[in-house]
Amino acid sequence: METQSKPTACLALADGTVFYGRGFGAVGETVAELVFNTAMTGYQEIMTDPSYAGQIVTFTFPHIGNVGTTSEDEETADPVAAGMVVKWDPTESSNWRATTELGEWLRLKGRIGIGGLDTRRLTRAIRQQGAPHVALAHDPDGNFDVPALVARAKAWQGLVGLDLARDVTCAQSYRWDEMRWAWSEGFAKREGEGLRVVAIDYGAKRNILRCLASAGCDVTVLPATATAEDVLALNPEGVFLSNGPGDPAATGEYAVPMIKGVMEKDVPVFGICLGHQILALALGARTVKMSHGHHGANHPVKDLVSGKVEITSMNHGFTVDSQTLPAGVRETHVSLFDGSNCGIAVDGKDVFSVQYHPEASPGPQDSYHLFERFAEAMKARRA
Ligand SMILES: NC(=O)CC[C@H](N)C(=O)O
Repeated sequence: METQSKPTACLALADGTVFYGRGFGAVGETVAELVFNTAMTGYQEIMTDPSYAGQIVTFTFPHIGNVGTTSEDEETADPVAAGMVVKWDPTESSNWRATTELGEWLRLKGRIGIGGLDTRRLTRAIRQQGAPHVALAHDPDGNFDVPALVARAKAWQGLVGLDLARDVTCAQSYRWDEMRWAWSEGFAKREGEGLRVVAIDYGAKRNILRCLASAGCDVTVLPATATAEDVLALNPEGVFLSNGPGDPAATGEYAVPMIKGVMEKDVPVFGICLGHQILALALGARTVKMSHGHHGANHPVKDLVSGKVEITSMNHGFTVDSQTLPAGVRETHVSLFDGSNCGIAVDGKDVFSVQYHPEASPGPQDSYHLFERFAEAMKARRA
């Protein structure tokens, strides 16, 4: 008979290290890159951030699942990160907003969870060796072919060169008018004529679109492979480049020509995360893979123009090499953790982008003003 302590999930790293734990969510097997996220809240937003496609998230905060889940906190319906790793088995939820327990929600989304393993040791391993390739298996009977799982992890090609934006982008264009969540109002709809913004969806988080709407934008979302002609046909007053998964250099194949075409028309451009990286590529800079990336809700960033420091939400494994920024493109923000590039702007133009997530979700809202800056640039042109 199965005992309580029998492992029902197993995480195998490509170097042969194996962690056992208790499975929750979907049953099955998956292979991905493993990253750690240090946020203390917002596990559901993290798991549904399309930027995590191809990645499994280990949470350094030990109590995950205790506020359950609600569809209001989903950053996209599907897909979610490939799997989740937590210290304690998710407990019963205690939250008036919760509609579904975390394990059940994860099962419905077809994603695997593993609990009851040493996430501190795992996080140390990630810090020391860089984000590893892993295989994660969940079997209620506890039957694991460990050598096969290690071999699968080893054989996985990894994120470098992988274009995942195509997989997570919308199939068709759509309009967006929902604004940021507010106490007693929930998600109100934007009314009246707004600033015409085209948002390119490389895997956009819903809260980014809400922030644009709250800042006064009438948002039309276009698929990742939209061309400059598709974008300009909508006569946009501003173009927004979203976050997204995978290697920016791979996505850049179609995104770079579009961005160049838009910049020729001198339209204001604002990019976030993957959008920041591909804007940098379009301007002639290079992006590189980081060792274990930045994933959390407590990353200090310095604004080199104002000298101010903001605490930001981050989720990226690639970075813009600031040494490769061409003349006329300024580095505007840096990470106070490792000095890596966190923002750029084009001299004399309303073209700017940041590596971090001003929409938070989860995380601090120190940087929401960037959406207003984008809106102000468009309003100034109307005036
Ligand atoms: N959040 C994002 O947009 C992530 C961008 C990119 N996929 C990276 O990992 O760096």
